[in-house]
Amino acid sequence: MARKDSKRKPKHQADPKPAILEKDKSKNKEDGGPKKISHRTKVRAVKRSLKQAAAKADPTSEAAKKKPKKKKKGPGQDSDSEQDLFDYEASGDESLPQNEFFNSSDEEDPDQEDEQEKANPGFTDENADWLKPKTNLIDDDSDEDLELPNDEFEGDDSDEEKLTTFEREAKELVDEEEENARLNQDELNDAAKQEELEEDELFILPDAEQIEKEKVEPIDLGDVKLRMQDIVRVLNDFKHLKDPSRSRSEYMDQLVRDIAAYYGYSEELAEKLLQLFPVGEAIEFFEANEVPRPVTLRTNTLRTRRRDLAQALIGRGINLEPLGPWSKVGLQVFDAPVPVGATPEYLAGHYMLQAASSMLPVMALAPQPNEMVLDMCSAPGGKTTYMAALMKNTGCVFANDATKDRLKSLKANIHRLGVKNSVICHYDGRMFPKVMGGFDRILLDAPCSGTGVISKDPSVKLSRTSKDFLALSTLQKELILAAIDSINGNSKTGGYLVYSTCSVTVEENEAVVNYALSKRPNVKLVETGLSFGVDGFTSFRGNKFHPKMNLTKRYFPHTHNMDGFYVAKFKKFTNKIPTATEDIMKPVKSTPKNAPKPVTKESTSAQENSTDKPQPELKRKQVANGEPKSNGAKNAPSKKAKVEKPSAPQKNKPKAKPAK
Ligand SMILES: C[S@@+](CC[C@H](N)C(=O)[O-])C[C@H]1O[C@@H](n2cnc3c(N)ncnc32)[C@H](O)[C@@H]1O
Repeated sequence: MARKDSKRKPKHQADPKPAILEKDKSKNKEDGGPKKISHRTKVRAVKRSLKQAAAKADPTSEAAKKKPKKKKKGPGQDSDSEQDLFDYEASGDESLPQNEFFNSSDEEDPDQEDEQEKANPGFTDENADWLKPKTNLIDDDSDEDLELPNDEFEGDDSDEEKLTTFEREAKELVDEEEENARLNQDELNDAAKQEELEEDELFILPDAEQIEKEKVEPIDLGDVKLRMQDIVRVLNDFKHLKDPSRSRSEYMDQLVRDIAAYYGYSEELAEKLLQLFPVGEAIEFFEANEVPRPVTLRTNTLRTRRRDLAQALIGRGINLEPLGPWSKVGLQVFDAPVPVGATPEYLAGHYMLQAASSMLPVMALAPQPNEMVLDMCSAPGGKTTYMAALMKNTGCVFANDATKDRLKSLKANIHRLGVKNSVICHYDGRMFPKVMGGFDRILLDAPCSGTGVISKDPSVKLSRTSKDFLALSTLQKELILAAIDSINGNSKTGGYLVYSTCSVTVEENEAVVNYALSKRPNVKLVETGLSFGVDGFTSFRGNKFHPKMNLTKRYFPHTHNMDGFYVAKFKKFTNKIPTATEDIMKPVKSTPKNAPKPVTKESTSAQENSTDKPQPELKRKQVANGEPKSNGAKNAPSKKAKVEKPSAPQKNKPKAKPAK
């Protein structure tokens, strides 16, 4: 600031001017001769132009934001000339009449300063600062530069031309610099893209030798994960990213091997599960199977209300919330300082620890009070007790299970939760139409491979073989036909069957439902009534299923943050099996030799399943009419039904090990 003070006097100061300045000023006016533009003036002009150009190029820049200093008119300052100059500079308004620039003020004239400088070239303490040569004029963007002395704008036309030339040159310079910067940026972008492309191109599938080597040598799982990501990326944009010498199936095969290695699955199961999803989603599914699902519980409305239960559990320090808008009874537990399976409320039967997805089949079945319902595979009773609660302990729930050991936990739960409308049975479900029929609703929560609950039971990853899947699918098909045949198609309130599994494979779900539809034309698929879920497959890997298969619903850990589940709801609309099926049966009748034995006659061999030909039936017709075989009393079990008594060892034991 010292320099400023010493260099220029503020214009508003009306100090008497030194005589020399007065004199020189008059001289200038009188002379009116051409004035040379000094070097300093030129440099300043260039600098201003650069600033203007920069401001135009980038309106957000500091230069653009900078407002010209408005100088207060001092006493005795009678001209607007300098103010006009600022306005002009700031706006760049070239239409401003040039002559206004040259209106002389009676105040100090910078030219006089120049003259003074010439007259007093001595270097004193007062002028030391400003006499020092400026070394970095262009870069110096102090505000001071806006306070231009008039002499910079005085001059004749040629000066103006020169100034214009400078400005033009300066603008060109700025434009050039901007263009260079743009080009540099473009080059950088191109280089980055190229690098990316090269990286993409760099991914090479292992060859046969490498694959063999990896079978015997330990592999770095981090590398396997990266390779999975690479393969998924390539498969998602196969056209552009593939190695032209490798086929899609080679990439898929490697992905299967990597998933199996990384997540610990058999290759067979890894492949089966991978086929269910687009590759990227499949990885999400496998990842979700590594994470436990939220702890959830179902309020037992036979004993309490959800609000009261929540309050009681919160009082024990348990952090919980309602499960979701789709459930009136579910609660999700976030953390608990006490074991949730051992609270006084639990022991008093106020709730059942139950997976969220496990509530869905019961909601789909929607059993009504006073109905007669069957839970064909019921142990340990999570769904049975929910059914009883929905029925308000009225009507009758037949809780059946073929596995004797599991009946204990079923019985315990029934007692703990205060269920009073149940009958525990121990039959092979496939026998049911012979045991009793006429149910208003049946839940077939079938034994399955458990591929939806891998996070709970990781042993599934390695234990399930293709034989298991075949055997389970066969059993499920037998059970579903038995269930259909045990329903009263004339039920006033129902006539429904819900088929569910905690598996995600197609052969245990859509294939079973499709089989049932093909074998029992007296049922049809109906809406589950569930507010969410992914539609079942209407076709899968070249197999076409019933077009209504989309009414069935799938649930996935990675999509719904619940166990993998499948729910299908049927309505049996008549007990009479339509003619089409009877027609199909005709040839069988004419060749009784081929007639299969009861129970197993509905079972299908692997070959039968694969061709999906309608199965013949004989005696089935007699028991498949769905009418109760008992005296018609709705809530009474048939004579054959054993109440809470395990039956003798099963003659027709399920071929496959039950999943749970
Ligand atoms: C998925 S679990 C049922 C779970 C039960 N619904 C629940 O919510 O607690 C399948 C059950 O089917 C039983 N099971 C297996 N084969 C059977 C058969 N042929 N007939 C009846 N039950 C069978 C198993 O013992 C097992 O308890």
